[in-house]
Amino acid sequence: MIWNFVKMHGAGNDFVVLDGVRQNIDLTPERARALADRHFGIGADQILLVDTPLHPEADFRYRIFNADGSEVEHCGNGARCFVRFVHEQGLSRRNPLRAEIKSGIITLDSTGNGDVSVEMGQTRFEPQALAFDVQGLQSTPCADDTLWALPLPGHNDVQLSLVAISNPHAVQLVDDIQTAPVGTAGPLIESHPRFAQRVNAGFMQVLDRHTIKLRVYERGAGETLACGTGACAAAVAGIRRGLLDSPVLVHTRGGPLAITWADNLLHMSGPAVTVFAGSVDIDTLTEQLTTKDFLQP
Ligand SMILES: N[C@@H](CCC[C@H](N)C(=O)O)C(=O)O
Repeated sequence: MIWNFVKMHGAGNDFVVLDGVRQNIDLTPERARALADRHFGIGADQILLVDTPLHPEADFRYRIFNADGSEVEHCGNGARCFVRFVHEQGLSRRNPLRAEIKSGIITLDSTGNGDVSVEMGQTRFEPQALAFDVQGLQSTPCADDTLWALPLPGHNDVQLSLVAISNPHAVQLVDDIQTAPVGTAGPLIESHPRFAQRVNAGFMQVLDRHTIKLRVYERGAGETLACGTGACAAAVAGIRRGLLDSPVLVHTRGGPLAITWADNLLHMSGPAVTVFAGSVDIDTLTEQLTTKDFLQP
C-alpha cells in the first residue's frame, strides 16, 4: 500500500507526517518504526498521524508515535508541525485550530511571522502523574518544587524535578550543557524501573532568569535536537525551583523555543518547517525492517 507523507521539523526535531483524513492509514508500531528508521526508512524522531476527530469540539485529531513505535500523549514540536501541515495541505484554513491529542484538546495558533504558538494544556507535578515510584527515595523541597534523588549506576544520584505536560519529564540542572552526560545518564533515566511508563530526561543549564540551554534524551527516540514538551517542562521546573521567571527562552541544539507560564497557562512558540513530500510503499518498507540484520544466523 502506498502512503503519501510530508517530512517536517520543528527546531530540528523531525517528523514524518501522514494524512489520515484523505488516506486510509493503519499505523501499527512496526510501521511507525519502519518509517522512522534512519537507514532503512525515511527517518524521524516521531511519526504524526493527522486524522478526523472523535471529540465534537476538535477540528482534527493527531496521534504521535515515537521512533520506537510507542504511541504517546503529547509532542510540542509536532503540534506546531501539525498546524503547518493542515494549512499547507489544504485540510483546513481555520486558525486557531483545536486538536485532539491522547490527553485532551489543545489550541494552536499560526502567527504572522511563520511561527506557531501552542497552548500546551495542564501541568502536573505529583509523582503519580508520571507513574514514578517514590518509595524509599529521598526528596528535598526546593522553593515550590520537590527534588527527587534518583540513584543511577555509575553516576552520582541525580536531583530530578518531575513535570507532566501529560507526557512525563524528569529535569535536572547541569553546570555545562556541552559536557552534560546526556548520552550516558539519559538512557538510564529514560528507562529507570522507577518510571513505569519511562520518562523524557531533560538536562538544563540556566544562563539568566529568562534564558536556559537544554538537551533532552527523549523517551522512545534518544537525544533529539529539540523537545517542545521538554522545553516547557524545563522552563516550568526552573520557575518552580525559583531560578527562572516567565517568559523563558530555551536554546536547544536545533534552535530557540519561547515558553510562557503565567496564571497556570503554558504556551510554547517556535518554528514549523516543511522539508519535502514523498510517497512510500509501507508494506515493503516494514518487511525490509523486520529482516534487516543480515548478520543474524
Ligand atoms: N519531541 C516531542 C516529544 C515526543 C514524545 C516524547 N518522546 C515522549 O515519549 O513523551 C516534543 O517536541 O515535545
